[in-house]
Amino acid sequence: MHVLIPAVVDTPVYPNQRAAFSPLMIGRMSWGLSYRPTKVPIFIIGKWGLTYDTALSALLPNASVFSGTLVRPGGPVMAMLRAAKHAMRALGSRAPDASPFARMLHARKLPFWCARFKEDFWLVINMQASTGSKKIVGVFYKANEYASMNPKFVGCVEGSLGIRDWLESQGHQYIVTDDKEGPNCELEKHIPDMHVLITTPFHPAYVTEERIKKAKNLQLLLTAGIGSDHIDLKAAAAAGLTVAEVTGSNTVSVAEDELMRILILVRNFLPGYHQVINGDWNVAAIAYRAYDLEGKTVGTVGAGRIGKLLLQRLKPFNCNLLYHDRLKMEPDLEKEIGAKFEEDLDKMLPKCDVIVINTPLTEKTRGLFNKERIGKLKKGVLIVNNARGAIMDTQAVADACSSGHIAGYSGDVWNPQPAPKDHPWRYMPNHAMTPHISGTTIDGQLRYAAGTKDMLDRYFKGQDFPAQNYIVKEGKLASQYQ
Ligand SMILES: NC(=O)C1=CN([C@@H]2O[C@H](COP(=O)(O)OP(=O)(O)OC[C@H]3O[C@@H](n4cnc5c(N)ncnc54)[C@H](O)[C@@H]3O)[C@@H](O)[C@H]2O)C=CC1
Repeated sequence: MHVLIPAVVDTPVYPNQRAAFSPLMIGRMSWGLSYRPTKVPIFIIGKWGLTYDTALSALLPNASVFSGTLVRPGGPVMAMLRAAKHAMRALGSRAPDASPFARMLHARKLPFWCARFKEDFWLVINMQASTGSKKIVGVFYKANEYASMNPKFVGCVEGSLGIRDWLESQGHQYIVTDDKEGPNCELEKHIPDMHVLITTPFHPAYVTEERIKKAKNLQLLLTAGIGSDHIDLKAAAAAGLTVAEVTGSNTVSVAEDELMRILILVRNFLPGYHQVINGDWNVAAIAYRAYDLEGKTVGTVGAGRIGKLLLQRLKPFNCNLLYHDRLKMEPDLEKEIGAKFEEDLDKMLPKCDVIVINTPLTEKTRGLFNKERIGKLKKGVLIVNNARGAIMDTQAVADACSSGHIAGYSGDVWNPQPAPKDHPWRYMPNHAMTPHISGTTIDGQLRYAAGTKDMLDRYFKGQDFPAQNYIVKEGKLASQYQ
């Protein structure tokens, strides 16, 4: 006697689904039979992931676990029954006549079914309305030997935002890679049939119009972090895609990092550090252009979430704080922060000893700091840019650093990313550049992983996302991208 327990796993919305399909539950059901089967083949439709399969095998030592994506998602009921029949035949058992069940299942009358069928066939199905199994692709940076060094390190390929088990337990397919460029890359293989693409600005999957055209099943583009300029937003809007990011997830991470970069530049810290590791000792070489931050004029271009927090963090340093934005802050907030609004960017910039960039990359901000604008800045200005590399004219920045017009440039954003070996910013003097790291602290990762999971959950349930997360919704771009 064989007992077959097929489980449909692409019905993600039922709250106690996890319990319903837990190994324990399945174990109880087979144990609860009037006879104790010597061999319990368990047939799982959909990919439940290795952990789950292993758990099942351990619980039912005599079981043969058939799993993997044996049926294409989308038609769970009939596909399951077909696959079940096939498995029964393969086991030498009589294939049950599934049609009465199929009719009942299609009628979708019961929220949950667990029934014995023709003595030797157990059917377990969650009858909640299903959104169907989705193919979700994640593009993240690879952590290699660092992956196992911190269990909270979820932002990498290996960590996969910590959502693999959750997604697979609901029958979704989750492909994760760092291989994102060129016609033969791993990402390209999945573009034609993926439903959701998750990527981070740290290792962005560039979503061009051409890729969007190829992505026939694509519905949702999620940025695990902030900044969705790696996506052709107009093409996404035209294709009816939703683009959303985890707004606010790494505001603190970036504002703190900017404060650090301001201090590193103002104090001329890096040459001193290099002296030490090179065995040198030359106080003068640092001191001739090291300053206090106190009393300096610091201006932020963009005072949204990050810009405002930076201004708040800067307040105790007793600087002269300026900000330029599309929008003026509420008077109370402005007063509390102690920053002055500058409507005209070109009037603010020449006043600044330190300029920090905090706008998104949009059509209006691309190349904003070109040769001409940089030429009008104070000689010896310091610039911090954690916003986006393409807001700067790359060569104009490199030239101004070489001439000393810009006395220091620091940031973590480049164009493109990863930055090629010959990117001029690697070689210009007076820079304090890093790879794109500021928003991907462990704390930031945990926040953007949780925010991504929340949006996926809402997507599966057909619910709206938090309004501030939308970059493209129903064919419309968020206002600052228009
Ligand atoms: N390096 C990193 O790890 C990270 C970088 N970022 C970058 O920082 C940017 C800002 O992030 P948030 O402050 O969270 O965004 P936000 O949306 O809260 O703030 C952006 C501000 O820029 C202003 N703005 C937009 N276009 C403008 C224009 N043309 N002229 C003047 N002001 C304009 C907006 O009015 C808004 O106040 C992101 O878009 C992203 O590019 C964000 C997070 C992490």
